Amino acid sequence: MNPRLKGASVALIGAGNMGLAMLEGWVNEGLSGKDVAVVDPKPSQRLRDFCAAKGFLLAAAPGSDASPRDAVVLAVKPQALDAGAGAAASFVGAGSVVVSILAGKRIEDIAARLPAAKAIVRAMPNTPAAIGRGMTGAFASAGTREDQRLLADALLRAAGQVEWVDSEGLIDAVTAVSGSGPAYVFLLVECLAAAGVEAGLPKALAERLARVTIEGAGELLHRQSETSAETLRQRVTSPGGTTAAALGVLMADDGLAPLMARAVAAARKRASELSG
Ligand SMILES: NC(=O)C1=CN([C@@H]2O[C@H](COP(=O)(O)OP(=O)(O)OC[C@H]3O[C@@H](n4cnc5c(N)ncnc54)[C@H](O)[C@@H]3O)[C@@H](O)[C@H]2O)C=CC1
Ligand SMILES: O=C(O)[C@@H]1CCC=N1
Repeated sequence: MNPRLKGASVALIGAGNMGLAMLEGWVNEGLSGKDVAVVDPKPSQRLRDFCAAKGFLLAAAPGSDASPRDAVVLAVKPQALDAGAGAAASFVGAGSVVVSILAGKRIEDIAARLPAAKAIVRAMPNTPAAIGRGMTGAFASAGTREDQRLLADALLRAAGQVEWVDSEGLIDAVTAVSGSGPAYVFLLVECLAAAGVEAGLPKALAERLARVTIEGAGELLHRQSETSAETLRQRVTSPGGTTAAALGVLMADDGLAPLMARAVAAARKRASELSG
C-alpha cells in the first residue's frame, strides 16, 4: 500500500467508467469499505456488485451523516458538474483536497461551486486506468499543501503513472494527447482492419491481425521503454522494403503528422469550450 493512502478518508462522486476504474485501483492499493464513500445516482450493475463485494457504502446522494473527507474525487461528466458538486459539498471541509478529473473544467470552475475547498487538483487520467496502466496528467492549485498533493498523487497513481504539470493551461493539452489518446489508437485498429479488408483479407482475420499487431506494438513500447518509438519504427523498416513504402504515404507532408496535429488541436479546443 502506498503509505500516503494509509488511513485516508475519501469520497468518490460519480463512479462510471473512470470512477470505478479508480476505485478498483484504490482497492488494489489496500483501501477498503470504511475508507471510501461512493455516490452515484445511477450506478451500473458492475458498480453495485463491486461495492457489495468490497463493502463500500454506495449511495444515490450523500446521507445526512456525510462529513469532510481527506480527499473528494469528482468523476461526473463535465455537463453534470453542478449536480456533482452539490453531491460533493458535504464531504468537503477546509482540510480536504478536491480532485477533479472532468475534461475542460478549470480549477476556478470547481472553486466557484465548492467554496469550502481550499485545495483543488485538476487531473486527467485515461481509460487504461481500468487495468492499472493509465497515464494521468495533474495540476495542483496554489492552495494545495504538499501533503494534499501527495495524497492526490497516491490516489491517481493507483491507476497507473502520473505526471504533474506546472501550468493549468497544459491540462487541456494533456487531455487531447493522453486523455483522449486511447481512442486514437482504437481507431487505428479499426482503420488498419478496414484497409486489410480492402486488400482482400476476410474481415475477421483483418480485425485480428490489426488488433494483435497494436497489442504487440504497445507491449513492445512498454517492455522496451528505453528504446524510442522512432527506433522501434526503424527496426521494422527495411530499406526499400514494404514498410518504407507504407511510411512514404504516412509520413508525407499531408500524412499522419498534420492529421494528428489537427485532431489534438480539435480536442484541446473542445476542452477549453467545456470550461465554465
Ligand atoms: N472516459 C474517458 O476516457 C475519460 C473521462 N474523463 C472524465 O471523467 C469524467 C467521467 O467520465 P466517464 O467515467 O467516462 O463517464 P460515465 O458517464 O461513465 O460516469 C459518470 C458517472 O457519474 C454519475 N453521476 C451523474 N450525476 C451524478 C451526481 N450528481 N452525483 C454523483 N454521480 C453522478 C453517473 O451516474 C455516472 O455513473 C468526465 O468528466 C470525463 O471528462 C477523464 C479521463 C478519461
Ligand atoms: O472525451 C472526453 O471528453 C473524455 C475526456 C478524455 C477522454 N474522454
